[in-house]
Amino acid sequence: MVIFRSSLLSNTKSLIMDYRNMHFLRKNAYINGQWVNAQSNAVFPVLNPADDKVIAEIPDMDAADAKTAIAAATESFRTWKYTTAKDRAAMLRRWYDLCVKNQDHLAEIITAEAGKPLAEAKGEIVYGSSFLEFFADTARHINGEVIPSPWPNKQIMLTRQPLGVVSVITPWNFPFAMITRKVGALLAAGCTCVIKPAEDTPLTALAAAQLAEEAGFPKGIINVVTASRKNAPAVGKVLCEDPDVGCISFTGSTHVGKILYGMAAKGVKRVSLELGGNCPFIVFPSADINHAVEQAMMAKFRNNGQACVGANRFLIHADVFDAFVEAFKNKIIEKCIIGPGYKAGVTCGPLINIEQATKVKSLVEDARGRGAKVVIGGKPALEHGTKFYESTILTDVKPEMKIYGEEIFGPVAVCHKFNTEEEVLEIANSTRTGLGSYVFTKDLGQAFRMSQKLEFGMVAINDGVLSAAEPAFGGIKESGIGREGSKHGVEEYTDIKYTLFSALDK
Ligand SMILES: NC(=O)c1ccc[n+]([C@@H]2O[C@H](COP(=O)([O-])OP(=O)(O)OC[C@H]3O[C@@H](n4cnc5c(N)ncnc54)[C@H](O)[C@@H]3O)[C@@H](O)[C@H]2O)c1
Ligand SMILES: O=CCCC(=O)O
Repeated sequence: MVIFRSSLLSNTKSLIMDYRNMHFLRKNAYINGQWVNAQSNAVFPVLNPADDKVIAEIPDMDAADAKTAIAAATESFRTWKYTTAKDRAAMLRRWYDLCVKNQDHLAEIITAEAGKPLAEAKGEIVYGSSFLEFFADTARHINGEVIPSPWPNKQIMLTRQPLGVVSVITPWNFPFAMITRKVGALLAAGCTCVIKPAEDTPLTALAAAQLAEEAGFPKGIINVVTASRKNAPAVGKVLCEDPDVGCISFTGSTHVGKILYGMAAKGVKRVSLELGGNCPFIVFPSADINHAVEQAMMAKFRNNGQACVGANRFLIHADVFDAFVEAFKNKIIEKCIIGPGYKAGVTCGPLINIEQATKVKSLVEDARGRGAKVVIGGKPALEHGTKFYESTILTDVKPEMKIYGEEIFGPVAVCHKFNTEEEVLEIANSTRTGLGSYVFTKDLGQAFRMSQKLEFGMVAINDGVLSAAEPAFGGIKESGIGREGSKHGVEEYTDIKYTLFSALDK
């Protein structure tokens, strides 16, 4: 029997629970308000990355199912776009309330399929739900403009129109928040959607859809098409190329983002792309080193290093390098407890799948083989299972090592030394990605210069966490197009319509 220790949320008792009793464990896809199988009846397994046990088998949908879902979203858009902002806001608010109320159940599903520790999974529900709350408020402020006209007896009006059906394609690392950040915004704007969640974590998306149904969203407004990695390209092609789709909103790797962008271009469709990062974490000598280390733990080990805004390159001034690395190592010894996410006290779960575990292992092996020094960790934690990896610090990393330029997406902190502000800017900016960046300094002038000169969509000064519903989240260069969160996150799903009222004196 597949087991799941649900009670460890409270860390007090150890009830053992069958996956079949997990709340909101839906095993069907969700199209036009119906819980359905694939038209082909194909299924694929969803595994717990901690132990490879099958949590559920769910529909392995293909292009035909994707078309059906788009048709449902298109039909529902006809009426949804005319609902009042007040009504949309109320529904979003109800969805938010239900997610918060059921956060423990939703967190169990995240831990089961994504592997992250229960406390962190719960944190994701709080974070992800905050987008629903924020966009419930924002829905009522999607204002237009009346602009002074250059002509007598004419009036210029700009209004915001919803884009229509949005294809939402999301990753596994934040299986709830990456959906609510998009879907909250697009629903507020008056759009409808077809969600294709990551094949590793579809159960969270289905649970969220069930709560949306309970919140009162009419059929067809939110649809969830589940598919294995094998079927993802076929489903993705329909979601990007169907003429009824108005926008493709994707979060995931830069590699896949470019493929989808190419397909979207054929139909001149709007895109919102939140792609990979290679975030620098810069520490100047004036920084409070203990504070920088505390924040480094968040920036590196959140979701065990599997975050797009995870610190990927630690750039530490030579004057404080040894002190920083020593304190970082000690903090890792104190805080990084490896194990399955449901176990009390665990802070670092498994990596999501064997591909990710193999990638991290080979990046570290390559670096070690070429002379990098392991300060702590440096190998798989096989005593816990095949996808666990030790929390690691590497120094003496050189540009010829693969790990130097790649997004690691795992619990490996690579620490480099620098000497001047100019040098660190050069190193930090020498990448084709530009998502998040972190700077630690007490020199206000330096903080401003770094904010201005770092070629990244987001700069955190003296902090290791950037994410919230209120700011505009997103990257430049190959890290993406568009912003999520904030009022700009809603504007992504609207077009500006210009209406000219003429002959007003007639
Ligand atoms: N910028 C951000 O906000 C952000 C947030 C989270 C993750 N990410 C990035 O995501 C990556 C990790 O996530 P991942 O491994 O799930 O990414 P991925 O690109 O492999 O997969 C993302 C989604 O795309 C789907 N997909 C894959 N190939 C497809 C195709 N040909 N057509 C249509 N869909 C396809 C997958 O099934 C999944 O749903 C990292 O690079 C990370 O930085 C970025
Ligand atoms: O993985 C990247 C997104 C995580 C976040 O929203 O902070």
